[in-house]
Amino acid sequence: MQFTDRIWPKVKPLWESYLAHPFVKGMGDGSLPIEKFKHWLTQDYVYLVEYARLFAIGTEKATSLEMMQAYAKGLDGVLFVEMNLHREYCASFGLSEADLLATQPSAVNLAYTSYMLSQAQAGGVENVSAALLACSWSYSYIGRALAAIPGALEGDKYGSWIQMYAGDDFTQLNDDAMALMNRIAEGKADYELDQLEDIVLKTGYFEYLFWDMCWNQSTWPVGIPGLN
Ligand SMILES: Cc1ncc(CO)c(N)n1
Repeated sequence: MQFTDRIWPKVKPLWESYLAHPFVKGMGDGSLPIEKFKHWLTQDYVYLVEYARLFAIGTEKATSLEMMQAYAKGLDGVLFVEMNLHREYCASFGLSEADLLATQPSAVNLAYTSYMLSQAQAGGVENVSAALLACSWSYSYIGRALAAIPGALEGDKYGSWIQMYAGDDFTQLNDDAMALMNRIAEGKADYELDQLEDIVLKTGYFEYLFWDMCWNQSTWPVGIPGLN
């Protein structure tokens, strides 16, 4: 059985929980307040800088040229396809790239990227691919689910977001990430697969926390006036 089929019964309810989250629902019906979306946009930009590093780590740890090419392609996709969407949205809000890069990562954002990077550094390519899988898989799932809502793709606020994550380029990026994970996991013992599943599920839980953090527009909710 392929790794992604083995874990599917565990990730499906998790992916579905994002679709039920008010942030994601609000993008689907266009009702999401723009201030909350801006919080996602700025937090996600600095998230993607760290996420891109995973592909760079994978490129370095690759055990074949083909694998090296697959990670390098993913790195290019994040830096130049996905981040272009953010840059375009920002321009439409009058925000510059410098504004985006000046964003301080929230507690959840920093915890999430730190966890992914430490798992990727601590193991071989199997850890790298497990750590990056939930991101592309869940966004692809969300993009395609929202695209099926009548009128959502044409929405003037979030239509281009949905077009990007439901589109061919991102679908390919995710298909490649899933195929690579499956190839790497082939022939591994159950206890190793369980460890990899744990990484995918934990990053999946962080995905939920990330949507929640954006919905609440929270940064560091530690009770000090001026921080939230
Ligand atoms: C938090 C987060 N997860 C996944 C993706 C998709 O790459 C993204 N842009 N942001």
